Amino acid sequence: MSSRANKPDTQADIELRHCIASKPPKSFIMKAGAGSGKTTSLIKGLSAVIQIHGDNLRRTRQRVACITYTDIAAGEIWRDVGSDPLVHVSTIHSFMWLLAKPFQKDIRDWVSARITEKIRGIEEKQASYGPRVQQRTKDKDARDIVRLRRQLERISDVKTFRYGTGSKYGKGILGHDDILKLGTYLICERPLFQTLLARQFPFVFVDESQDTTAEVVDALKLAQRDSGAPFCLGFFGDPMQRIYVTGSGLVEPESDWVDIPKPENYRCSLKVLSLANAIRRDGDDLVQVPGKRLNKEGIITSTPEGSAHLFILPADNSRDVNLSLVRQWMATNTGDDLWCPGSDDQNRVKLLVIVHQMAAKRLGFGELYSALNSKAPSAFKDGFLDGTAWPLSPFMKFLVPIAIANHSGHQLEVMRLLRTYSPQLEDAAVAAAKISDRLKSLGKLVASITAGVFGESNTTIGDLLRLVYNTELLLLDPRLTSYLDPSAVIEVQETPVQDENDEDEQEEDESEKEFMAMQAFLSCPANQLLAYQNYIMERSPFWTQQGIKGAEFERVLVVLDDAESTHSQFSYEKYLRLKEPSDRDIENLKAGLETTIDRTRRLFYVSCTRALKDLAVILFTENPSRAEPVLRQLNLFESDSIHTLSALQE
Ligand SMILES: Nc1ncnc2c1ncn2[C@@H]1O[C@H](COP(=O)(O)OP(=O)(O)OP(=O)(O)O)[C@@H](O)[C@H]1O
Repeated sequence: MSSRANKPDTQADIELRHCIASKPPKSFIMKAGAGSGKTTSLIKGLSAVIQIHGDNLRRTRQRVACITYTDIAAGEIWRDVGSDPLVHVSTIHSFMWLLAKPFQKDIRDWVSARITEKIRGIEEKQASYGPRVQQRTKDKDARDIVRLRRQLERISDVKTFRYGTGSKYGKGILGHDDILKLGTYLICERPLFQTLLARQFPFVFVDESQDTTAEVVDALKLAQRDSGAPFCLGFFGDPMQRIYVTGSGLVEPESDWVDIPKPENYRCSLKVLSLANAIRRDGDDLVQVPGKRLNKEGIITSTPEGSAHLFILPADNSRDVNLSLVRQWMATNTGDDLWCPGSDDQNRVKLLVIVHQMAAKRLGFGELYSALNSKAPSAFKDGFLDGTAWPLSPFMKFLVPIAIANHSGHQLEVMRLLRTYSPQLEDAAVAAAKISDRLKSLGKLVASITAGVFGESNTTIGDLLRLVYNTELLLLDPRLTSYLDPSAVIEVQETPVQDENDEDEQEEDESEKEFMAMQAFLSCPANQLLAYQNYIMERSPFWTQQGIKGAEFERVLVVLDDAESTHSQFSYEKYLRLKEPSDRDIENLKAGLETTIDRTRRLFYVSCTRALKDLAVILFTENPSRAEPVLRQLNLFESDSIHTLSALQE
């Protein structure tokens, strides 16, 4: 078993084991801060289930389910429990599909109802078109209705429904969103389904519960209460680390559940932990204490002192120079030369930043940024920060990775991606064609994609998508295909690049915004995707959530820069009280809803708590001398750890 499972037991681990060993087992929540070892406890919990109930589970052909946020996390946890077949680790989508798959008749009924609901939605929209709705939006809606009606007619011909990357109802394929809707519907509306869930999986543990949707949390709670079979449900999460708007945040325990606290922090140095506690002070006031650390010989070692510095610097075109100066300063003052830039820079300092217009231009994806930010619907802006916006997702998961693999000659990885995502390599498709011809044509396709992504041809994003669509290399999201339909005339226009404050902006027709954004997106040079993906994987604070579990780094540099930012979700200046809250923030605050400030605090918390030892935060702001006293008053950073430009020039 892994090193995580072998960590010394904490009080929380002991309580968790009690819950699992109780007769019947007790459901629980474990709410704990960053670096508290939630994932470690989860793995220990899974091991405890195997140890205590393994024989019984094997006999009754039952398993324990562990739901994670990403496939990457699922893989890591699965390895951590020694790849034990009693444990089923997967994302919520795969889990829901595993349960729903045998209910083909219910799925068919649900899909028909879903298409009808979509048609009705568009019809209602058509009935209330205002004078500002443009003809092209009307045309697109009309086309969508025709397509949906056609799909509705074909439903009766579908033999079996399956789970794919994007929904294609007429072919019996359901995408991510539909799987979640279907799964929660079946749990809530079909009592038999609840019983089946509890009988197959008498233990279900949910990791990162703060980012699990409220609908899923409620459905699982309902099954736990009403299934009539013993069912132990456990949620592991931290509301302060919720970064997705759809996340449930804090999961409230039911009255007979156990609330397991876990106050330790095993990750951060003392100074970083003190900042983390200060950030939470005006959030939910959870306080962490340094956990007892043992060295290899099992002897208690002290938590490193570390450092947490704030640099308040001008938001001007000397940003890059000043960023280097901060790194030099950190190297000198922490005695750690790895703070200095070097050829292996990615391994030295973890730089976390929400990119803005100017930075995107410098990094080589300025047009892509404009397309999905300036005047774009807010779903695009938010999904741009972590690569999950629906226009981007085929590129993030398949097209860019396959181009990179092909470009670097990793043919095994090319094949793995094709097998995972392409309907062209599914059994039925392969049986219908001569395999050597199929592989040859796939090879050509992959070469064209690679040339496009690497800027070796004058390809646009639209060209790539149309290639994929016409050759059925990948199943695309229907929202995307409706822009690739040959009858959809996309005229290329200049996209306005000026910034705007979404919150204060007049309500504009969302479809029109989407249309404009898609138009600009499809005409972007395809090679900008490579630069963008690089940013997402290396510098985006969101990737720490999407990527490896418990991402942690020795040296972390967090850059706060609201300049030219087009998303209304986050504002460091508002969070740090350098800018007044908007009317919308005040309204939300009064209504007890979350504000930009709450969201920004959480993002700041997640970013800072990645640091194992030393942390530098740079705030680029218009007027550093006005900002300095405000920041000192906030008592987030220690007074002698707050610096201005003069410190760098000494
Ligand atoms: N009981 C323990 N004793 C010593 N070290 C531990 C213990 N539990 C966890 N750790 C270490 O603490 C660090 C954080 O653990 P883990 O990733 O499980 O925390 P987490 O709460 O899931 O983190 P986050 O929510 O911030 O991503 C890891 O380096 C892990 O090895």
